[in-house]
Amino acid sequence: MTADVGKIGSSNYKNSKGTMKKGQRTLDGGRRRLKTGVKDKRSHMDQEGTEGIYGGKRKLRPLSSNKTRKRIYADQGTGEEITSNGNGEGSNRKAPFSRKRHNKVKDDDVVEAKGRSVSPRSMWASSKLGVDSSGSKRSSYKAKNAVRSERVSGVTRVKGIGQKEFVDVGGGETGLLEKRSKSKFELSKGFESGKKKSQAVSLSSPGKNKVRDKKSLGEDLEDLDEKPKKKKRVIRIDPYDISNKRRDDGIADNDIKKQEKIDLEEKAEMSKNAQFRAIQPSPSILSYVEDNLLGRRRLIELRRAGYNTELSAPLDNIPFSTSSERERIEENIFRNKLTFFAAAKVSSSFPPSDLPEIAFAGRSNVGKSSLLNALTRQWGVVRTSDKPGLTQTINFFNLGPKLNLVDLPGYGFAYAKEEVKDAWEELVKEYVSTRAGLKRVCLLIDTKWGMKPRDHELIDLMERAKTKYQIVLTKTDVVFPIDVARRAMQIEEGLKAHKSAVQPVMMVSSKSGAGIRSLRTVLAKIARFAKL
Ligand SMILES: Nc1nc2c(ncn2[C@@H]2O[C@H](COP(=O)(O)OP(=O)(O)OP(=O)(O)O)[C@@H](O)[C@H]2O)c(=O)[nH]1
Ligand SMILES: [Mg+2]
Repeated sequence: MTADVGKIGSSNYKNSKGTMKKGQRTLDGGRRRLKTGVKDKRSHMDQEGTEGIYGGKRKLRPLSSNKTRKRIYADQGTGEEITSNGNGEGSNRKAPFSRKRHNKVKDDDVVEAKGRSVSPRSMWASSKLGVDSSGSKRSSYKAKNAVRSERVSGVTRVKGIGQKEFVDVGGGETGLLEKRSKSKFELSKGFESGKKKSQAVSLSSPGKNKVRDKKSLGEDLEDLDEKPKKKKRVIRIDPYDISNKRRDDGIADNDIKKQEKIDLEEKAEMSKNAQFRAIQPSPSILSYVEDNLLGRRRLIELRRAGYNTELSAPLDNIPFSTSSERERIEENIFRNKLTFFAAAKVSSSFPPSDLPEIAFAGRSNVGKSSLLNALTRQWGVVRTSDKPGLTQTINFFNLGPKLNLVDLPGYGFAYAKEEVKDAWEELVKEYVSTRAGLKRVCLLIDTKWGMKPRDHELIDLMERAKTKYQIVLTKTDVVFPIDVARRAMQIEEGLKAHKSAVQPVMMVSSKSGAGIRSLRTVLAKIARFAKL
C-alpha cells in the first residue's frame, strides 16, 4: 500500500494537530481526504476503512516530509495489503510471505478457478506454505488464525455486498471496523493483533484479484474445524476417594487410623484425668491424709513433725526387724514372728484352714509382699522385687497363734507366659471365693493408677462369693496428698453399693511407713474377733 498513514500513537496524534504541512494529508472524519497516492476505488476503500477506524474524529499523523514510507500496522490500515494486492501496483514493500509461497497460493487458486472443489488438503497446503516460507511454527499459527478470521468476516461481508473481490478483504475490514468503533482504547493496544489480521488478509487474498470461491472456502474451513483438537488431559484427584488407592496410601490410611486411635485414647485419658481432678474429697478423708502424713512429703516436713528421718520407714517409727524393735509395734499380734509355712500352685495344695486368714491381693507389682513386710517389720521373710510377677504361688505365713497372712500372686501385667498368668488368676479367684478361713481380702490398688478392669473382675467375684474385702491404697508416697485423698474418695464412692466391701479405704506407704499403724489396728481387730 502506498497510503502513508502515519503511526497512530499519542505522540503521533499530537503531531497531526493543526500542523499540517504542505503535501501532507490527514484523515479527518471523512471531511478531509487523505491523499494516498492510490487511485480509484482502493483509495475510496482506504477512506472508508480509516473513517471507520477513527470514527471521523481522530487525526492521523501527517505524511513524513521526506516521503519515506512508514511501517503500517494492520490496526492502522489493514487496507495496505488489500490495496497493493488489489491493484497490484505501487507497492515496493516485500509481501509478508515469500515469492515461493505466493506462487503456490496462486497455483491453488488456479486450480480452484478451474472449477474443482478444493480439497481440505489444499487449504492446509496454503497455510502450511506459510509455515514453510517463514520457517517457524509461529507463522503457521498465525496463518491458521488468519484463515479462521477470513471465514467469519468473509461471510458477513459477502452477504452485504455480494462481490467476491470483497469477500475476505471487505469482511476483514468490517470486522475490524466494528471492533474499532467499540473502543478507541483498543487502538493503542492492538498493534500486535493487527499484525496478525494483516497477515490473515494477505493470505486470503494473494493478489491479482484471485479470490477463492466462497463455497469451497467454507468447506475447507469446516474441515479445518472438524480436525480433532488436541484436548488437554486433566486428572482430577479426589483426596476423599479411596476406591483407587495405591498400596502406599493404604499404609498411610492405617497410620492415620492408628494415630486416630491413639488420639482417642489420649482424649479419654485426658477426660479421666479431668474427672479425677474434679473430685472433692470429704473432710474426714482429707484430715486422715494429713494426720498420717500420707502422700509425697519432704523430709523436712517429716522432721518438723517429730519423725526420725534416719529410719527407712520413719512414719512407722520402728527401726529394724529385731525382736526388741518389734516390741515397739503397737499391736500385739504383729509383734509375733512371721513364718512361711506353705505355697500352693493349685487349689489342691492349699493347707488346711485352721486359723483365720487375711489375704493380700492385687495386680502385679502393686506392693503386696512389701506391705506384708511393713506390717510385721520383718524384712526378708517375704520376698519382694521391682519385677512384676515375682510371687507366682499362693504363699501362706503364720503370724502367731491366731492369724495367718496370705500373699497372693499378682494378676495383670507380669513377666510370665499368658497361660501361666491365667493359671495364677484362676488360682486367686478360686482361693478368694472358696477359702473357708478367709476373713478379709486386702485388695491393694496403686494410688497413682486407681482401679483397673481386673480389679473390678475380682471385686465382682468376691461380691458373688460374699468374701469381705477392703481396699488398701499403696505407694501413697509417690503422689500428692490431695491426690491420695481424691483416689480414696473416688473408690469409696464407687464401692458404696457393694455389700462385701469394707469401708473405709485404707492408705499406706510401705516405704515411708505412712498409714501402716492404722492398717495394723484394723487387721488386729479382725484377728481378735475372728472365729472359725
Ligand atoms: N515407693 C514405693 N514403692 C513401693 C512401695 N511398696 C512397694 N514398693 C515397690 O514396688 C515394687 C514391687 O513390690 P512388691 O512388694 O514385690 O509387689 P508385689 O505386689 O508383691 O508384686 P508381685 O509379687 O509381682 O505380684 C518393689 O520395687 C517395691 O520396692 C511403696 O509403698 N512405695
Ligand atoms: Mg509379691
